[in-house]
Amino acid sequence: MVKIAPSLLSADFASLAEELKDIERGGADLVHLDIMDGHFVPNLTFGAPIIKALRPHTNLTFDAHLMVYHPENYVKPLADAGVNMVSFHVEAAPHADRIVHMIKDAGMKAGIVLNPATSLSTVDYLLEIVDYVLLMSVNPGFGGQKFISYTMDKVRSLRSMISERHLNCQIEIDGGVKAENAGKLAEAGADILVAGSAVFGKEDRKAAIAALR
Ligand SMILES: O=C(CO)[C@H](O)[C@H](O)COP(=O)(O)O
Ligand SMILES: [Fe+2]
Repeated sequence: MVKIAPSLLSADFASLAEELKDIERGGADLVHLDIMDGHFVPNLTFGAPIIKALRPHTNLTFDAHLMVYHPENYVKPLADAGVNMVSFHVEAAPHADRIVHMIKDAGMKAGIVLNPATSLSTVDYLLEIVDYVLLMSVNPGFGGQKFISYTMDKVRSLRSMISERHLNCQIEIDGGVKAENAGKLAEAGADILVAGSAVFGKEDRKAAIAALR
């Protein structure tokens, strides 16, 4: 069963608790939280204090996507804020193995993220230890961008790598996911579909989530 993870990046930042309740009622499986530091990506969003304040307002799984340098500094604050899954960019982390273990030791699921043009070979060894790989299908930093078409093949290739080695690693895809490409992405092997503008950009979030599903 493919999971739908609306990204809070496209929500109304003045009403985040209400927006969370709306997607929970609408049938979302997780909520995707884009944490940007204004350095790794040219944009700035929110961090652990805001996430902690939102935690009592929903039972949804909190899926944090770190677009930051020094992701290791964010692990404990995010665990304390009630985050369930944390992923960080391989491009931002020379000591990725250590950070994966830090995340797991803090009681969360650990994921590694690849920019669209980053080769799958960079996570070859990490596949043995991560719970999921997040493939970016847009260049990170902003919502509402167009899906980069070659990442469809990347999902397929990663699915083969995982199956051949009988690993238990999920694939999450993020950026430009719409009802029009969701089916193809699931067929290619994605387990979790992140969708920001395709959910929060619509008046009726329940219908938007149903269309993706
Ligand atoms: O990580 C992200 C951007 O860096 C977001 O999760 C992603 O862009 C979601 O937005 P949309 O579905 O509108 O493309
Ligand atoms: Fe994201």
